[in-house]
Amino acid sequence: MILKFEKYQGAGNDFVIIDNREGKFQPSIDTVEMLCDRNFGVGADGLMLLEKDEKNDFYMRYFNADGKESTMCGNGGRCISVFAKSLGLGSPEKVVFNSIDGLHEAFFIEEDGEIFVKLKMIDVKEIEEHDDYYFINTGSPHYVKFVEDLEEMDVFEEGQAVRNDPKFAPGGTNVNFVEIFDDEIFVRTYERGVEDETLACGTGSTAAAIATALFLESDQNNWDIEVMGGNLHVSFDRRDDGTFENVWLTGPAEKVFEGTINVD
Ligand SMILES: N[C@@H](CCC[C@H](N)C(=O)O)C(=O)O
Repeated sequence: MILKFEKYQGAGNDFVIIDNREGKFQPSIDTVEMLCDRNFGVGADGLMLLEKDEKNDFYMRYFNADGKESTMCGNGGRCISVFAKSLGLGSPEKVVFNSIDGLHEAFFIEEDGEIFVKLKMIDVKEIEEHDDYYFINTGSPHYVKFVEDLEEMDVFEEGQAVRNDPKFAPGGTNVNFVEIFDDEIFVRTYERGVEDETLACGTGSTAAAIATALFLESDQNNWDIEVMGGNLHVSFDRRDDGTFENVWLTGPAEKVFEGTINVD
């Protein structure tokens, strides 16, 4: 089968996206793995299928580069929103889509010819505070640890050890290391399912911003975040019961190229 695809990136987190509104493409693990392979395929951190949703503009299905369908991807959600806009879905200002963790709204902001997407994330209610790390579900599970000298850290080595720690089995976890600089943070993420450090992680940066507010016992609810592939922004409101609502992830999202590829 000849498959049409588009390739997008959001702060360097990159994705293959396919319009699957007709539901004809039901990929095997091997096919997803091949499409995401940087040598034998298109190359990406993940694959997304834009599918039909009865009540909303579309449904987002997300697969990691290891071929397995997974939980929410924040940067993927921002990228697929721009792809949906290019298909004429939603309104010029926004799209509303459903995904594994529920409904999301995405607003488009144009600045100097660049598109930024402000994506509403789920309310964050699952927050564990441990002695030296936080474990937070922002649509995907995230371990967050505060460190110094993050630039010099071996994120692959240390992230892989935490990701495979039996205490996070069987699902495993994404692993974020965070360094605080005054009112902004620097985040590096080892992603489960990619099994490597990625240049950015949206759900991870969201977890990192929330963990930072908790760690510093700060009222700051707007965080600029530096990641390896650029910059993201996270804002939220804190409820009295310690959970978080109105959680928004903002950052760039752009189409890089399109093409066709032969798949089984
Ligand atoms: N890159 C993502 C997270 C993708 C999902 C993750 N690898 C998992 O399986 O939990 C993001 O931007 O949120």
